[in-house]
Amino acid sequence: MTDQLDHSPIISEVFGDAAGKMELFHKKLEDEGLIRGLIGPRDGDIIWERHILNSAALVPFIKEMLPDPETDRQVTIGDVGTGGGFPGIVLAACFPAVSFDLIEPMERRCEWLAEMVDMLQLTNATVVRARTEELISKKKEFSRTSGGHVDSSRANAGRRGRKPGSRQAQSEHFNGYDIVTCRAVAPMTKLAGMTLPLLKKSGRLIALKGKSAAAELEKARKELKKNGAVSTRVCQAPVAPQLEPTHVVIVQVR
Ligand SMILES: C[S@@+](CC[C@H](N)C(=O)[O-])C[C@H]1O[C@@H](n2cnc3c(N)ncnc32)[C@H](O)[C@@H]1O
Repeated sequence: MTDQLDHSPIISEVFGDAAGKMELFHKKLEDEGLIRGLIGPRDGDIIWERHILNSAALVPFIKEMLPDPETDRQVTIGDVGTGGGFPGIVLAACFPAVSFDLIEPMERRCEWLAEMVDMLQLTNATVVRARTEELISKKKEFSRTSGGHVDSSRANAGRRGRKPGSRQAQSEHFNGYDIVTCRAVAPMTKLAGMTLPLLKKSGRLIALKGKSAAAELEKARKELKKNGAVSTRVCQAPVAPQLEPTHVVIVQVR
C-alpha cells in the first residue's frame, strides 16, 4: 500500500534529523501495524498524516516548555497510553536529549514499543508496563514517605549523570514528570484524574484532542480543579502545510 505522503518533502521539513527514524517507524507500521492491532483498517495509506505527523504536532508546544531542548536531560516526560507509539515514540525521536517514559498497560503493545525503541535506538525512552493509577499510587507513596517534602537529592538520585531512558517511573523515588503527554486515551473528565496527579509541581499536561477540545475542557471543570489545575488553554496545532490542523489542550497544575 502506498501512503499519500511517502517521499513527500514534508517529512524532512517536519522531522529534520529524526526523518530517517520516522521513515523506519512508518515502514514497520505499514508492514505490521494492522495485523498487530495498532492502527485501524482504513489507516494503511494515511499513517503519516493520521498518526506520525499528528503526533509531531506536539513538538512546538514541548519545545516552548523546555529550557534547552538540545541538552536538557533533567526534563522528564511521561506519555500515558502510548499504544502503537503515539505520540511517545515520535516525540522521543524528536527530542533525543529528553527522557521519556512510554506508559502502556497492554503486554502486546509494550512488546511492540520495546521493539520500536530498540529498532530506532531511542536510548532516551523507556517502556513502562503499567496503568497510570499504579504510578499515581507510587508517587503518593514516595511523597508520603518523604514527609511531603521532596528532597531533591533523593528524588534525583540516579538521575544526575544517568543515561536518558533509565526507568524513572520504576524507581522507588518516583516523584512525577515535568510534562505528561497523551492522545486518544480518555475524555477530559476522566483524563484529568489519570494524568494531572502524575505531574510535579507546576508541571503541564499536553493532550492531543480533536475539535472537541474546548467542549471537553468545559465539561471537565470540576475534575480539573479537583486535580490541581490552575490554568487551561486550547490551541490549534498545525500538522503540516496543506493538512488539517489538530487541537492541543494544555493544563498546568499548581
Ligand atoms: C485508543 S488507545 C490510543 C493509543 C495511542 N495513544 C494512540 O493515540 O494511538 C488508548 C491506549 O491507552 C491505554 N490505556 C487505557 N487505560 C490506561 C490507563 N489507565 N493507564 C495507562 N494507559 C491506559 C490502552 O491500553 C491503549 O493502548
